Formats: sequence, structure tokens, C-alpha cells
Amino acid sequence: MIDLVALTKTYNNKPVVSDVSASFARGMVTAIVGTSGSGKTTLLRMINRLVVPTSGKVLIDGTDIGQIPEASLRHSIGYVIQGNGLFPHWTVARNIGVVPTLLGWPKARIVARVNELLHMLQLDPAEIGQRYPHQLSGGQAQRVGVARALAAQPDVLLMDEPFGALDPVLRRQAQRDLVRIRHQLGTTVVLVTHDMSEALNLGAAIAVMRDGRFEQFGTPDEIVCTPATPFVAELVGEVGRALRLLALKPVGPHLCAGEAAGDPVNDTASLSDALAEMIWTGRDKLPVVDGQGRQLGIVKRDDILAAGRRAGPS
Ligand SMILES: Nc1ncnc2c1ncn2[C@@H]1O[C@H](COP(=O)(O)OP(=O)(O)OP(=O)(O)O)[C@@H](O)[C@H]1O
Repeated sequence: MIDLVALTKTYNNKPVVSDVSASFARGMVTAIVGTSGSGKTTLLRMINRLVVPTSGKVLIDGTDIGQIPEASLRHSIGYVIQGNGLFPHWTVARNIGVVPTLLGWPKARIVARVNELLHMLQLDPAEIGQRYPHQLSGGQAQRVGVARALAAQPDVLLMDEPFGALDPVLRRQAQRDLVRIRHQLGTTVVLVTHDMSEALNLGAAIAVMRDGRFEQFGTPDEIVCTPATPFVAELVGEVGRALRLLALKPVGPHLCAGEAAGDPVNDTASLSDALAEMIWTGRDKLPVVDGQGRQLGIVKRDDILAAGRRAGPS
């Protein structure tokens, strides 16, 4: 758990982060979203003390990070930035092993850890490990940057616009990597992005930042359905709100008994994916299966439409 307590940073008497208090849940992705200059990066960098707060504090699992020596703090928190920040004259393997090396891990353990991370990020250690950063594609370099941040098994991973330089296909892949990593490792992730769709897709909680403050801090559902201010509503976008909502909800809870023809959807697919499949194939119900391909029931178009409708009087 990360607690921000009245966290404030001023530069030249101008507040850049103003009196922010919030708790980010352990093992979850918290997304910080906002326009350029709203203070997202400054807030993120106060969590690993790359920026020292003017006042207030950050607690990680109850410990004030101001009390932890800087070197051990940085080593215990993974940090991923846009453009990956790899050392250009070092091989991929050496780049990934940098923090374990600084921590004095035995060589064999470092090699094993580097290989394990490359495998986890679906990169072939034999092929990629000995390359230099300029010999990698953008997507590969981004994955190596993530592997490096995870090398010393941090509990917390800070990510600052980590997917900003990737094309849309690689971006989706990298987002899926993040979901998998968090699931496998239970890492607490704080993700800075200016892209509300990315925040809604990845965040269990979302902080919408403006002028150094949190305008709203809530679940994706709350941000979409009950935006706290006109600014949040504008970021979410009035148009397409129903589809955003459907993208957040899985098919599973909307299952019902019955028969339907054609290709099935998975119960973990989103309602928006199920609806898109219905539109594309001209069906009004789809068979639903679980991860092992077992039939669970069907999902109906009318139920999906109802799930995307706003609650309360229209
Ligand atoms: N070291 C610094 N000295 C003075 N001002 C700074 C410093 N670092 C950041 N700022 C200012 O603080 C404000 C917030 O910057 P920050 O980088 O945190 O915003 P951001 O929301 O991450 O923006 P972006 O999305 O463009 O990266 C900006 O006005 C920036 O110019």
C-alpha cells in the first residue's frame, strides 16, 4: 500500500503538486491521468524520492520513505520511463542486470534472473540478451526497460508514460504484458498516462489530476458513470460513454441459460467486445465459454445494451 499524505511540491513558490492525500492499493494498478503539466510526473517521482516533497510524505507499507536510504529505496522500486532509458553501450543482459549487480547478487543468480525476465516478456534470451539497445525494435526495447525495472523483484513499479512511444499494436501488446506481470508477480503499479482509455483499461483505481490536485480518485466505473467535475467528464468524453462502460464489464456476470449458434466468446471478454462480435456477425446472442473452452451459457444483445445504459432517471 502506498499512502500519500498531504503531499506538496512547489517550484519557485508555485505549487506543482498541492496537498494530495490518497492511498494506492497493494498489488493493483493505479493510473494517474491528466493533461500536460498537471503534476503527474512530479507526483510519481516523489514516490521514489527522485523529487523531494516540499511538505507532506509518502508511506510505503506504513514506512515513511524519507527514512529509507535513497539507494535502497530506488533499488526496491522499479521505474519505467517513456523511451526506456537503456544504457546504449551495454548489452540487454547487462542492462537488465544493473540493479542486481549493484546489490551484489552472485553472478549465477543475475544470469538466471535475466533469463527468467526475458522469458516472461517473451524475448529469447539467447537471441536478445547479447544485443545492444540500438539493435532492438521499439517494442523489444520497451520490454527490456520493463524487465530491467523488475530485475530486483520490486514490490512497487512506477511507470511514466511507458507506452507513449509505441505504435497502437505494440501498445496493446505492452498493455497486455503489464496486466500479465501484475497478475503473476502481484506488483503494485502506479502508471502515469495522459490517455484516459489506457487509464480505464489498466487501472483498478484512477486519479484524475489537474493543476496539482486530484479532481477525482475512484474506480473506472465511478469515473465513467459519475464524473466529479466537468473536467473529468470532458476527459472521459461525453460521446461513447456507454461503450467505455461496456469495455469495463466482463461477459461473465451477464450469462444466461440457452443456446446460440456460431463462434463463442470467452466469459472474461468485455461486453463491448461481445457487442462488436454481434454487430459484425449479425447475431443477437452468442455462446459463452470459459478459459478451457467449456460451454457456460449465452449472452444476449438486449442484456448488453441494458448494461451500458446510465443508471437512474434519464
Ligand atoms: N524541476 C522543476 N523546476 C521547475 N518547474 C518544474 C520542475 N519540474 C516540473 N516543473 C513544472 O511543474 C509542472 C508539472 O510538471 P510535471 O512534469 O509533473 O507534469 P506532467 O503532468 O507530468 O506533464 P507531462 O504530461 O507534460 O509530462 C510543469 O509546469 C513543469 O514545468
